[in-house]
Amino acid sequence: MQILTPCVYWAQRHGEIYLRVELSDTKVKYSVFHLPTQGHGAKGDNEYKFSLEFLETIRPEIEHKSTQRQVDIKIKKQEERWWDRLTLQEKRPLFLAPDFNRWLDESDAEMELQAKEEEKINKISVESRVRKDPYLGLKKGYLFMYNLVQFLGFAWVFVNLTVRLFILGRDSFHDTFHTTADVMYFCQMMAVLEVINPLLGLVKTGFFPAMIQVAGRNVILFVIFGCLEEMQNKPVIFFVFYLWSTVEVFRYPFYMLACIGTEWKLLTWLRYSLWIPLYPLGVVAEAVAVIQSLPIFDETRLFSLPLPALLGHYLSFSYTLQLYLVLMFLGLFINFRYLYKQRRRRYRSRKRKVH
Ligand SMILES: CCCCCCCCCCCCC[C@@H](O)CC(=O)SCCNC(=O)CCNC(=O)[C@H](O)C(C)(C)COP(=O)(O)OP(=O)(O)OC[C@H]1O[C@@H](n2cnc3c(N)ncnc32)[C@H](O)[C@@H]1OP(=O)(O)O
Repeated sequence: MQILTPCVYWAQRHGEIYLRVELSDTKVKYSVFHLPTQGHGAKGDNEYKFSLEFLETIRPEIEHKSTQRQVDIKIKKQEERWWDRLTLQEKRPLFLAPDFNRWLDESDAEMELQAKEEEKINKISVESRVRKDPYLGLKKGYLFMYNLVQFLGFAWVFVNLTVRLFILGRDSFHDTFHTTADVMYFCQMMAVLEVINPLLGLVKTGFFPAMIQVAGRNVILFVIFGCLEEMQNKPVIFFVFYLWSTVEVFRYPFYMLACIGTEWKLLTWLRYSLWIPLYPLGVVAEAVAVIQSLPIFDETRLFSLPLPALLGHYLSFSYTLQLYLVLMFLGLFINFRYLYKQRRRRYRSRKRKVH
């Protein structure tokens, strides 16, 4: 029997070397650097032998797997680092070639390593969360029901306003409050839970943005619309309720799906995009409502503070509302920035998962 040299293909990762020897029916014997084998190669049954002197030291344990067509060998590097080449000698031996099925350059291998690390960390954190929290099912159940109830409430308002707009046209604007206020009161009272949920650690929502959102809407609903009968037939209520409900009919189903670990791409996109035009429009509509209510508060003296005669008898609530107008635009800025960051975070992390 002749002694021949088989074709050897190689690739590396930071911690390992992979060799693929093109031989079938192989009996492989190892010494650290020499791999004499007997098998069936391109030139038939022969003894095959090759020897490699690696660039750096390797660990003694070598794994190998023979299939009908080849021998796969996995060798661990002593130190986890990238090698410039496989062998100590600079010139590549003729029988050695890159294994393009496994080949990665250094930066690709680093990315593969990072992805593996991230996957490991995610798995550990999901496992530990599931193991640590015995009430997870209860919490998810509560959140699912909360989101379902809110969705049904806002969907009812949205559908009601849309249908009435189609049937009655502009005339429907004046009746918005009388037809939908009860449901809106209910939903916005329930929405206080959105401030409490992050405090209890049930959701990852920022407490402050949720507080701005809920308090801001409730001032408009309960103080401006609820307390002033003169406001209740104004068309502005239609625009405010329509903008609020349009966003919520997408936001709550998005949360419902999140509770059961599901995602619909279009719904996610709508949840993280609709606010871009609707939030400023909502704030403008709310500001119009506040401005329209100022003379009514002056006239009715509702919520005005009594003052000594020297200072002019009373301080109208409209001054508080003028200050509130400034706060509204500050609130818009804070929440707009917050929602923009949430959007970026969502799409950045999804992009990373895709690659
Ligand atoms: C008397 C004092 C008054 C002080 C106030 C003064 C200023 C007032 C100014 C107010 C201006 C308000 C104007 C506003 O009313 C106008 C309008 O609303 S117009 C319509 C457009 N509006 C919107 O689009 C806003 C909609 N609202 C929101 O998006 C939220 O309320 C907000 C808090 C702003 C942001 O939401 P969130 O923090 O929840 O962001 P995410 O959706 O990314 O959620 C974060 C993670 O938590 C999970 N989560 C959150 N809630 C739930 C839930 N209910 N159930 C299940 N899971 C939930 C969510 O899935 C995210 O998890 P993950 O990161 O794993 O995806």
